[in-house]
Amino acid sequence: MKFGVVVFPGSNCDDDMVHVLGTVMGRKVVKLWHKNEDLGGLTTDDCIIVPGGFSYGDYVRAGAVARFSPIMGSVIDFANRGGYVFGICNGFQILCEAHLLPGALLRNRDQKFIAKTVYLRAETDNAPPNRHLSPGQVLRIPIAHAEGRYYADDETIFQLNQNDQILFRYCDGAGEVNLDSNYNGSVGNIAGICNAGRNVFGMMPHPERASESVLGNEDGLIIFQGLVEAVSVAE
Ligand SMILES: NC(=O)CC[C@H](N)C(=O)O
Repeated sequence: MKFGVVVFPGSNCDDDMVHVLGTVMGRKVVKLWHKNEDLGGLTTDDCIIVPGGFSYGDYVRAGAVARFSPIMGSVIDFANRGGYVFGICNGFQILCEAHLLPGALLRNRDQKFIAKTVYLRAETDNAPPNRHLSPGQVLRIPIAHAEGRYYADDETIFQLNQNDQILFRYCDGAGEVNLDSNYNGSVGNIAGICNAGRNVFGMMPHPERASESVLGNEDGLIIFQGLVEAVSVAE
């Protein structure tokens, strides 16, 4: 089992992902350059990470250009064949632009870039990143984005709720989902979702920035442990 981390011009969390999966968790990791269609020998028993950053400088809209990079055709095909794909921050934006996940990430309600550690409430345990979490469990994870306001139309939000596709919501320290904890104005405080097939995941917060004791926060590691376990079981 191995992980592939996609690298676009402007990605800036690719090395953090390689560090967490490779050095902290001892997994095999390969980088996948966006200009290649080749997935570096990954099979659908493996997992592709689309990391955070500013692919193509966020020109047009975050993720709108990266979505057309040659590698994305292969990532879409990989996901359609059931492979696990996990997009974090800019990766989540790219997966929405590629229609692997429903909805879109709009500019934050206050039109400002927000960088802070926030609280997230796990909404389900029925998805690999949430496997080691109980619904209602609260994590502290950093956010750093200007275009993180999750939006989808009412019917899509209804379906996401109905099918248990909401992975995380922004909340306060007590796990209350309210307006004060809706930092970027996302519909329903949504911070992370999965697709209907439960093999494509996206979240705006950065668990890879909270996965080592030296950082003073290992809450993110719980998310990767669930993912690693799910991928190992798929072998
Ligand atoms: N941290 C990131 O991945 C950057 C997020 C993104 N491109 C934005 O500002 O919206």
